[in-house]
Amino acid sequence: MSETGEGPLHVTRQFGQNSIIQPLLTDLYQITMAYAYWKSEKTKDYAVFDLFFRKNPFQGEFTIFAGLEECLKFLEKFCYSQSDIDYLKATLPPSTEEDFFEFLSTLTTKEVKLYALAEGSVAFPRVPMIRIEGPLAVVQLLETTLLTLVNYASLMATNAARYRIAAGNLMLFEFGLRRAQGPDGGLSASKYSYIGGFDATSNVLAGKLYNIPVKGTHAHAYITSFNGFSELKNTILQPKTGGKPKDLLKIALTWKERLLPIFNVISSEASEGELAALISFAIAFPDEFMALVDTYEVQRSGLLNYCSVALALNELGYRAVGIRLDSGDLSYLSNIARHYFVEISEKYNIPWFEHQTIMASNDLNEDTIISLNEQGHKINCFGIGTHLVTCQRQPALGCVYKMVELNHYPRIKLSQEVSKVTMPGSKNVYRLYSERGHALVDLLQRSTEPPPSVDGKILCRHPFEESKRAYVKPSRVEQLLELYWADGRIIKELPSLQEIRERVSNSLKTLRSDIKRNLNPTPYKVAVSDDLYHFIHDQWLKNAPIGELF
Ligand SMILES: Nc1ncnc2c1ncn2[C@@H]1O[C@H](COP(=O)(O)OP(=O)(O)OP(=O)(O)O)[C@@H](O)[C@H]1O
Ligand SMILES: O=P(O)(O)OC[C@H]1O[C@H](OP(=O)(O)OP(=O)(O)O)[C@H](O)[C@@H]1O
Ligand SMILES: O=C(O)c1cccnc1
Ligand SMILES: [Mg+2]
Repeated sequence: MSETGEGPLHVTRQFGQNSIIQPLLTDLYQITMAYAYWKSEKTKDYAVFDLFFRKNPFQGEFTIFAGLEECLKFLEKFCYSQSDIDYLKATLPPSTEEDFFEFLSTLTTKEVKLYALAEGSVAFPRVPMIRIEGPLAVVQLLETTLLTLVNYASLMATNAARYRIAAGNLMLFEFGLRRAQGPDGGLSASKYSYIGGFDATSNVLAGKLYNIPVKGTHAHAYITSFNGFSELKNTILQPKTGGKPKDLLKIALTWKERLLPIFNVISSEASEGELAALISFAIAFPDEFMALVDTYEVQRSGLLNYCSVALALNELGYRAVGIRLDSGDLSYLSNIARHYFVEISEKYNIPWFEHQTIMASNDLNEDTIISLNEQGHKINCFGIGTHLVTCQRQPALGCVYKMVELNHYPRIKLSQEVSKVTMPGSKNVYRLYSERGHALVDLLQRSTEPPPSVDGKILCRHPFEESKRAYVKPSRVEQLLELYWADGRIIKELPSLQEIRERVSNSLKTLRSDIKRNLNPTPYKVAVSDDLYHFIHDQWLKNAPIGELF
């Protein structure tokens, strides 16, 4: 039971959010730093942090920002319970002063302000997805939790969006729960792959919690659970439009005899157990009959048996839905399956028969889908699990959370690697669009600068390479960071999952196709204003120690 004594559902999801998302879901060092800040009387210093990543995942040139709603709900709930305090008392060194725990127990996010990109927008390296400001101790304590909420969500949404680009208009089902990084990973995978453009999930709890369409077929076990017709307890089905119930098995067997010459097989080549299983499934779901056809042999057994049952259902007024292929050469087998669907459709004048769904699954990934498209196939729907939910091609997005300002003075983190030097100061971000509606560049400016104006000639500079600069005359300027959290509450209406999903699709449409392509995509430009350029370099020089040569 939860602390509030509510039922089991509330243990798993409170306010639509996982109840494990709480202040102690963090790294110990956040709490030890908070103690040290407290001892140094720095807890109320005014801090600004940027949450951003340095490199797009999957060797791509775009990322989808996701996880914002969960971050805001975390801020809403942020509060150390008595049991949290008791645990910390027992965990921190005995020298930790009692008053610190008193301080912790009073902490809230009331004085915090959180600015963010809209959830579902495309995002690029170094551009803050979130800018958060407020009392140092609190804002520091939020670091790890915010990162864990944004990193996987954004990675997953990006992965799904890439599969969506590869699959074009074909249906995409997420089948990954069994392979996900644990139950919470599985739920997040279902949620964020839907945002990224998947059509449905097999994950029933995700369907219930997030209102995502749930879909599925059956496993090989269902087929192998039948040996023969003698195991069928019921073969009778009522025709869809009423009338006398008929023996579906008998009708299917008649059709099977007629189909043998079309499939060029002899009756004994097709598995009787498989046909029995298909009859049984069709009786359970006559209007949604979808069958796995690769358990024994696709052409000689699975397809023949499936078509026999689908034609028998047709006689009773039902339209079968289609097949799933889960092994073998998916391009070749889908072409064969469609060939038979078309031939039967024409021979028996059943127009819908040729359009039945052909679903493919089995270790699919973005590259397999691209390759299948190149080869030519007749698949309408992909069921994807392992590679999607584990983000096998790149298992983590490297979002970081860096202090950029303290008490209105800039802070910079230097690094041997130029790309790791942070951009100091509180910044605003603008996306500049071309006349044709394409995003041209994301421009970072100091928060104190006025926004760039449409039709103005704006100097956009590479943050670190002096000679790289260009003038841009935007047709539209979009301010990317908006205030979502202030005065202890969410101050903007949050979009539904469906709206976030639409934003992903619309936001991707603003990117030129060369930025989105799978192989060697063109990098999108992220620039800084002239003012910010000089500010960064001044700060860099001020903070880089001058060495001495001996
Ligand atoms: N036409 C195709 N082009 C490229 N990849 C394909 C094609 N058809 C299938 N694949 C992929 O090839 C791999 C085949 O997997 P694997 O070698 O394990 O064979 P299988 O078909 O699963 O065999 P089994 O019958 O033993 O289950 C899968 O990852 C699948 O997605
Ligand atoms: O391949 P994925 O992308 O992870 O998609 C989900 C897989 O899960 C199911 O079977 P499972 O893999 O459990 O068993 P199977 O390989 O023996 O079919 C399904 O048949 C797919 O093959
Ligand atoms: O419904 C399916 O076909 C399914 C569900 C989960 C995993 N593999 C397949
Ligand atoms: Mg498998």
